[in-house]
Amino acid sequence: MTAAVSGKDDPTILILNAGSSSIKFDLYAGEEELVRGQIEGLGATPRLQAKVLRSGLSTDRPLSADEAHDHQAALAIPLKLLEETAPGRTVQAVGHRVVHGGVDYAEPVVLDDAILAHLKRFNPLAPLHQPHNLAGILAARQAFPDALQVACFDTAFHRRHPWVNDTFALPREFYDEGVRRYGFHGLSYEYITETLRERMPEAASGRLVVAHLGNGASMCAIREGRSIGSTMGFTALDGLPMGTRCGQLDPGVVLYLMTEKGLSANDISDLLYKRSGLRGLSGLSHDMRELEASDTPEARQAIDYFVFRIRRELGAMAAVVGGLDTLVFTGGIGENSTTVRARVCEGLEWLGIRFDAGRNAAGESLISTNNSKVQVLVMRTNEEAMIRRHTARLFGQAGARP
Ligand SMILES: Nc1ncnc2c1ncn2[C@@H]1O[C@H](COP(=O)(O)OP(=O)(O)O)[C@@H](O)[C@H]1O
Ligand SMILES: CC(=O)OP(=O)(O)O
Ligand SMILES: [Mg+2]
Repeated sequence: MTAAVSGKDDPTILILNAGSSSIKFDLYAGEEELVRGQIEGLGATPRLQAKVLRSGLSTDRPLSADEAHDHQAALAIPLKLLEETAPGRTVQAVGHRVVHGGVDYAEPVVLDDAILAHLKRFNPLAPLHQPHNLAGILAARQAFPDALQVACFDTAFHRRHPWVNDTFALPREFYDEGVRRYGFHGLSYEYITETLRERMPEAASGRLVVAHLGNGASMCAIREGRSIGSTMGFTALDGLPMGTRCGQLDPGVVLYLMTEKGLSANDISDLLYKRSGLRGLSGLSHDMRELEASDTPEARQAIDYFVFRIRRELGAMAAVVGGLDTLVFTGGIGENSTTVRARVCEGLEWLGIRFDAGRNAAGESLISTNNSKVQVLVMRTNEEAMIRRHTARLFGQAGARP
């Protein structure tokens, strides 16, 4: 791609967000979004959706197994699509979501070889994400060798949370070597917090719990815009059950699997990351849409467990933040499933929640009653917009590139 159109103030920025079941991508000129797209259903039935915003042209089609048999193959699709839809545009910076930043990264960074090598060490701690995030960086470097490459971390938003939420009760040397409760989905929580600060400042400064319910799912207790508690831990396995991940588990189960069942570390990793959660409980699917459409008792029980754990963690997060003023639902399930939202919120008057079933069913953004003590909101998260803001800032600091 050649012929730069934009300068330092409105750089052309590509965003890549590789999630566990999706790759989301976005092309921006300054704050203007030019192309937005995603490949969802990776590992099951992949589908490409993309839109060129100025012309309104859009694509929505299933992808063949050949085109998107894994994240690596699928990465070529947005890069090719951008060549076709935005010819002549020089990508000046690429912002990447990187799920694990360990102890060292509390802020986004401009990538170099040493940082990349460091980040690779976290692959075993986020096997469904980190290798794909790093593959995206390598692919983008090859496609846009002159562009600034920026990593934005899911863990960064939580790095200043209190020590009690940062530690496990293990001998101290483990904490010192980085065995800590990191927390994830930080870009989503940061976006929600910033959006509230702009639109509803009282909610942003009050006692806030955000439930990010997607293929990966977690909850975060936020006070004064700062994470003070999270359901996820050392890895993105802990806390709520997810599409294919188990969520909170007694570590005794892992010992049992090793000693009594003879499972290897790889077998256990495969079981806990890929065959558990909604998929494992339902025996049907990791996808909430399919479970809601099914009438098997197993599908129903999978949803029962998902809802039960969210309600349990809501109580815990409200205790961490010292009560509750605002609850936000976000992520693919939080934004779209009226059933899950209703089942989480019903019967929570003791917590100050008066749920408005009509508003919820109508897809409104406020789903509590006007006299509810706790405001319950549905908000669309936008990790890509957050990555763009960070990347544009670092690009500005680094100076405009050709
Ligand atoms: N209309 C809907 N009703 C219920 N669940 C939905 C709906 N749309 C999307 N979802 C669920 O959202 C989840 C994917 O969330 P998303 O945040 O996009 O995933 P990722 O974590 O890969 O970024 C899937 O379980 C999907 O079934
Ligand atoms: C951290 C995590 O679980 O991310 P995702 O929801 O995108 O899978
Ligand atoms: Mg996600």
